[in-house]
Amino acid sequence: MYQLIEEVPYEFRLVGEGAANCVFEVLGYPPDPTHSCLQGNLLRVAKAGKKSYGHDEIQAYWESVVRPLFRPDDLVRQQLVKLGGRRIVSRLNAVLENEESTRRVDFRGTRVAEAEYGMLVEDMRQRRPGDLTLEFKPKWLVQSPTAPPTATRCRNCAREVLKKCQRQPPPPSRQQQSTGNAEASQEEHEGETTILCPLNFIACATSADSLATLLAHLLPRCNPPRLGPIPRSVSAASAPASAAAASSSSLSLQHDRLSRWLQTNTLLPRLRAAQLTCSSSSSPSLLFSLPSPPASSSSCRPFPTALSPPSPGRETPHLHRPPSPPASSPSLLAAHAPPPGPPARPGDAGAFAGEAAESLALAMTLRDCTCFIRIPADPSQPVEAKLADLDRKRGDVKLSYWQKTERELIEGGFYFDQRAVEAGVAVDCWLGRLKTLLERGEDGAGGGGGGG
Ligand SMILES: O=P(O)(O)O[C@@H]1[C@@H](OP(=O)(O)O)[C@H](OP(=O)(O)O)[C@H](O)[C@H](OP(=O)(O)O)[C@H]1OP(=O)(O)O
Ligand SMILES: Nc1ncnc2c1ncn2[C@@H]1O[C@H](COP(=O)(O)OP(=O)(O)OP(=O)(O)O)[C@@H](O)[C@H]1O
Repeated sequence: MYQLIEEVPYEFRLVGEGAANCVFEVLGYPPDPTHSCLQGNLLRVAKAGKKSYGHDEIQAYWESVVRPLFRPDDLVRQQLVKLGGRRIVSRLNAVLENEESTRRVDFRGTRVAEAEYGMLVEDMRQRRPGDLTLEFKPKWLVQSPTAPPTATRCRNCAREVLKKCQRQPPPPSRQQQSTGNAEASQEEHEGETTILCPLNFIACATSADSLATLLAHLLPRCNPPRLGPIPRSVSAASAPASAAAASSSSLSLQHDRLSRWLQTNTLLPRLRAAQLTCSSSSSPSLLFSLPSPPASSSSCRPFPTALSPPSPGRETPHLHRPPSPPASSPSLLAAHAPPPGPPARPGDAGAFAGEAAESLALAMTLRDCTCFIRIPADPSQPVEAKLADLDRKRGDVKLSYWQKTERELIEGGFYFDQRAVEAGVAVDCWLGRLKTLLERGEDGAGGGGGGG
């Protein structure tokens, strides 16, 4: 295992950061084989004061639980690195201090933890000038198994509207390179209020409308930036739109390749399948078997009953009593199966342990990863698309946050249209349309229902 050495004059540059980690480029090391593993990799280190697992545990989990769910080329390569002492961490923190003014406002002041290990992660930025790169969080590619059966919004669209309700005043702008999830970043970069429904990543396999929606959201966020107008349709995406003929046609070809990738990739359907597996296990039962926090913890007013949709789903499902799934949805039926053992109780020493807890923790991991796409300027080179940030989550720490969020979504009516209308947010959720595509077996994602 490589160890960073205090005496080496590394030059660290901040590449990006999230809530839990900072990512640095490492330069300035001697060009000898001792340091060869730094080439093509970035240094990812944990932030101080977080209740996350250490990188050694995260790596062990990734190797034993996450990696078997995917093909080797689906995942950003990662390996442990020894940080080699306080001085290295101090140098990293000096970089953060220097960058303070460019950091996301809510990240300012956070520092790298004094930890034994960090990680070397495969660098997914441009390899060469002209490479098209993109990152987004796919988030929930299936409906929440505990959403009301008659929901008209997917988990992510519901959550985004809730977040907008909670943001008073509007959130600070993000650091340019730390893009977060597609819908939040798109809004913050462009001042728009449209939410990108992640179900588009599945629907676009067969729906030209869905593909056009995705491209309109993703292309403005590519590096280098797109040339010409946002394509309105799939065919328009392949037409060069700029006078800068050479670079424009190259970029146009890259846009075509991105479209093709979005339509044909197996990576996101595989992620969705893994999410479905977790959803259909007993994790939802665990999510709802523990008592609710007090109602006052909700930051949004309750959804008025008069606006609730007619049908069995009208009654707001109680968190201790999961709603009945629709008869047409076998995987949702499975999702609501009783837990294998006695329900956990708060305060139980083993309240967050066992199969259901593991399944819920994996569900959390699979819903908070990042997808990187790199489309080389050289058309003979392959498109690379990989998932990163598949970190083990502290399910015990996060359970109450997840419960609270789901409760707010359900009890606040966020799984239905009206809340978005009230919040003035444009939501083009694909929940209903994807269900139709899945029922027709046109999605290419293996059907199986439960995906909304
Ligand atoms: O709850 P969510 O859906 O907002 O997701 C959180 C993320 O927000 P975002 O993707 O921007 O919406 C959030 O990302 P940001 O802070 O927005 O960069 C974290 O990834 C957080 O996980 P953790 O606390 O670092 O373990 C994420 O929390 P978990 O959902 O994984 O608990
Ligand atoms: N392998 C990579 N290649 C290129 N850039 C990367 C890579 N890994 C991370 N980054 C950049 O660093 C940022 C933060 O990284 P990362 O997602 O690991 O942080 P995090 O704290 O785990 O995120 P989150 O808040 O989602 O938990 C990313 O958004 C991205 O811009």
